[in-house]
Amino acid sequence: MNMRDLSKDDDFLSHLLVEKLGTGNVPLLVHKMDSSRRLPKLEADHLLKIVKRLVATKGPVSNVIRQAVDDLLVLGAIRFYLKSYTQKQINAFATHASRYFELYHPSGCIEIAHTSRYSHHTGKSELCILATRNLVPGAVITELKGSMANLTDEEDRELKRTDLKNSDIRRDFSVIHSKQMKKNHLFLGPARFVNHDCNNNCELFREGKYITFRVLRPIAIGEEITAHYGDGYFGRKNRHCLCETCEKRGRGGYAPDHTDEDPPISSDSETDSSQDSDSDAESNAPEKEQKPKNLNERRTRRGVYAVMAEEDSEDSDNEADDAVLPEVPTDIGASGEIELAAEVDAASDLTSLPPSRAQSDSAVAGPSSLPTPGMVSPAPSALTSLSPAPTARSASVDDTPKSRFRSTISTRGQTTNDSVSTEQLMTPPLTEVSEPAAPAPKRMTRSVSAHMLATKRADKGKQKASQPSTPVPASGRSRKGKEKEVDVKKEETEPPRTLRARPSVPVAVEVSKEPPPKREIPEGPDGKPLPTCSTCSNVLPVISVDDEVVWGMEPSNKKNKKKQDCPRCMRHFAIYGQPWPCRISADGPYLLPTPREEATPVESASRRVNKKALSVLDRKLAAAAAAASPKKRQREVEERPALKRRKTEPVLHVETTKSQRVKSTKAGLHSLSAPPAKGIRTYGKGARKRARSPSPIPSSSDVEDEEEEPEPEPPQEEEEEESKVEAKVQRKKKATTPQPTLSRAQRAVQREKVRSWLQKQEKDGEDEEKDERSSARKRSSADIEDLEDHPRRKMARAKEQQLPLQKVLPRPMSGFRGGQLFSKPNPLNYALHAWASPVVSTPSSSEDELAPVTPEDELTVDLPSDPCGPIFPSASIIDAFKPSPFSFARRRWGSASIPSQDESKNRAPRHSPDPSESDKEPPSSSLSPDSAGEFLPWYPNDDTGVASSPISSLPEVYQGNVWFI
Ligand SMILES: C[S@@+](CC[C@H](N)C(=O)[O-])C[C@H]1O[C@@H](n2cnc3c(N)ncnc32)[C@H](O)[C@@H]1O
Repeated sequence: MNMRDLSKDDDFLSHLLVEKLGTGNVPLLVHKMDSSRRLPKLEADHLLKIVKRLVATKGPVSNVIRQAVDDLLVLGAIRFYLKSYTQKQINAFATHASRYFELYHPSGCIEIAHTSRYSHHTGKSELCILATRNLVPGAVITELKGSMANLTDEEDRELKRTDLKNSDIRRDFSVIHSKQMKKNHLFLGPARFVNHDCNNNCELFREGKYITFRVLRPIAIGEEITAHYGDGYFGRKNRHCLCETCEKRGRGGYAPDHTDEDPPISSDSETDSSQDSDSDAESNAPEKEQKPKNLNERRTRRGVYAVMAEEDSEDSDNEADDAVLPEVPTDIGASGEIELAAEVDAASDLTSLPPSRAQSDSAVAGPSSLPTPGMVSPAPSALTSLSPAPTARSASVDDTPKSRFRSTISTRGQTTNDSVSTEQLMTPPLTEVSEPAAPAPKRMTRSVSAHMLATKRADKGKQKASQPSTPVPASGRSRKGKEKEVDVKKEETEPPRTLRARPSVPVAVEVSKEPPPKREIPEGPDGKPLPTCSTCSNVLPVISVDDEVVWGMEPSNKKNKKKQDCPRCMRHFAIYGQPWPCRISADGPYLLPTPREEATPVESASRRVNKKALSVLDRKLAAAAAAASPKKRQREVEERPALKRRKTEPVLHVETTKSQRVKSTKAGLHSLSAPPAKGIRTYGKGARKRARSPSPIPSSSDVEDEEEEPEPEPPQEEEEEESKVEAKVQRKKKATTPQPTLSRAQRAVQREKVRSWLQKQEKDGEDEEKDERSSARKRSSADIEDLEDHPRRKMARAKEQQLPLQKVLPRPMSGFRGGQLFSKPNPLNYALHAWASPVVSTPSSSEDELAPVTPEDELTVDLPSDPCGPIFPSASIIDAFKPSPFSFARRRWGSASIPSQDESKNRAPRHSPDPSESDKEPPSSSLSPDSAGEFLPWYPNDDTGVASSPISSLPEVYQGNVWFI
């Protein structure tokens, strides 16, 4: 994959799958590679639905993620984006999208959140990765992945330049250096949100084809995941580093003599060139000159993010060139190049083991074993014995003073609900001794970052309030202290552990039901309590963009003391429907929304809607219509139990085919059980006979009954009918009891009866189907009349009359309404809804309506000629211009195929919201067919991520169906 594509894709995907998800009006701003790039206009609701579906779907993670990617790919904006892409590029895009989706899977253990740690330096909140479970050393955070792209020398130089005001490329990125290739690679995706800490708790790690992260020491829920970028990333000896460790130690950006501006960046860069092997004078010179502050630019990067081991770089070369899988297989040293040699050698012991084996007996398995509250974090000794020297440097040697440290910076990860994490770390079920959670220390009352930001604003005359601009932690945190406690506990109580294999995904966390111990309310500098999040109890953060506070500084309204959640908890709840950090419901594995309501077009297309199903729907409609008569309703109330039975049982009839019935007959009459029910008018003659019967085949006695009963039954004898039905139910019950063995002659007689019964049934069924079709049609038109007074429908009708003159698109829907179609099974209703307020494609449409040109705009659709296909097989592109409800419904259920390229070319794009884009990317190349003119599925071709997509499960984007516009 090339750098341009990766940065473009990452800007696009991070906008959709990070910024737009569940944040409401609180921005979760991702720093873009190119902030001037146009971002897709897409309703956040669509994305949230996809993610919620991902959360709710059971099954192998890879399938769930693939489904989510497929769902994403059918969205119009995405298709527009991909229209000029080759298949290879689409694959890379889909793979990159899967990285982001993985973050949201309920089995995951991390999330993206805000951090204000660097706000005073960069003027805005940044992002970080937080643990949502307790993590143990050796665990591999498999869902924290990145995609890599080769950097050409020129691109590399460009990336280092800081004088490019409106350049395509900015300096915020992660770069991994390959020692062997002497080249840097751009590293984007969720992994790039991992911040640096001089005492990092994770390291970059190679697992198979991935670069991901391995936990170096116990990480508590809410704690930030950090890596080590190298010793010269933030200036010489990381003098500008703003990590928590530096804060604790009074180093880096927190050194007493530290100045933000001095020494000049160039001097750092010179010395730092040892870190960034490809640093050169070209990159340093412009840095010197850099004066105008560009907030889209990081002012902290000096080197590369990590250095790739030599032995792996060859692989990386190959794969980095491979657009399908941009990841570079490598063991990455967690620190800079200088330390790398030792680090890689030493690490080899560790990395040669699969992650699950990297655990000693005393260490619980990787992410899988994380985090159940019952687990005790392994002792550092275990970690030390596994970790190589340099890793151990960062992992286990905490040379900070033993006293509890309280961060003055309110990185959210550092402001975890300590009580929860402590509790979970400290209360293994297997232990005998259960120490109470350490009381939370009183928090800091003022944040340095808040102070600095506030000062900045004051300078600009914008300072609004004395409230700290950055929230302070709800409780202090001492990782060291915590570790110590855990270790002691482990020594005392930990039972012998058995080694277990590490499943690919972490197990679910049981959330402690005990309420966390009461904590002290943090106070501001003025001694007043600070506002805290009602879910996680952390101090509400202050989120700033471009030196402006955009959230968290609302004047505290004493009267209106309603509970307030922090943005993280709000976002979490929006996605999972659970309070942070739970991702799954306490009642069951996942929250399952009504599948029908949540169904996407992909799913609906795969659902079989055939003649039979529609006739069932028609029958249900008939039933509903009949039930609407007052007399019926009265009866319904009186005879509720009977109706209840009727409601469920007839379905069996639908499922049974003639051949099945015959088979059953052959299987032996002794298995014949209940008679076909009669007398249920609402289901029609044939249906009535079968409705009560779990088996369509009547028992011998039923057949006799059948003959005795007059056929058809007069409608006025309804009451009689009902009592007959009751009697039949009784008989059915009897029939299910074993029948006495019959003689051969008796069986022959019965067979004959059954045969004639079947024939009769068939005939009845056909008649009935005809009748019902015509009556359903009548009903449907009656329905329309009934709805006439509905304003929306009125409008729809009015518009429909003009339709031949204009091209009309279906009304954008916030989700698939197939569920309604199923539960209120009237295709007309559905179609009416969809066409209710059609978007007329005139130039006066709003920007959102000016939908991007989606591939199907250039499509003509082949008409399937298979007469045995779906009931509405002949979907035609003309439907799009003649939007009759039936056409739409037909189109909805039909399948469309890919147009020939010639046809595509002949069609002019409908809209072009971005003229430059359309200039550059002619629509004719949309969807990048392969040489054979077919469309290939995207193949992430990785083993832990998303499996290859079979051609049958192609997302609709490849098939040209149009459900979201
Ligand atoms: C790879 S990105 C990490 C994610 C980043 N926070 C974001 O929001 O995109 C690296 C950038 O994060 C910030 N950063 C991470 N760790 C830092 C540290 N220890 N000190 C100062 N800035 C840091 C710097 O702005 C740096 O350029």
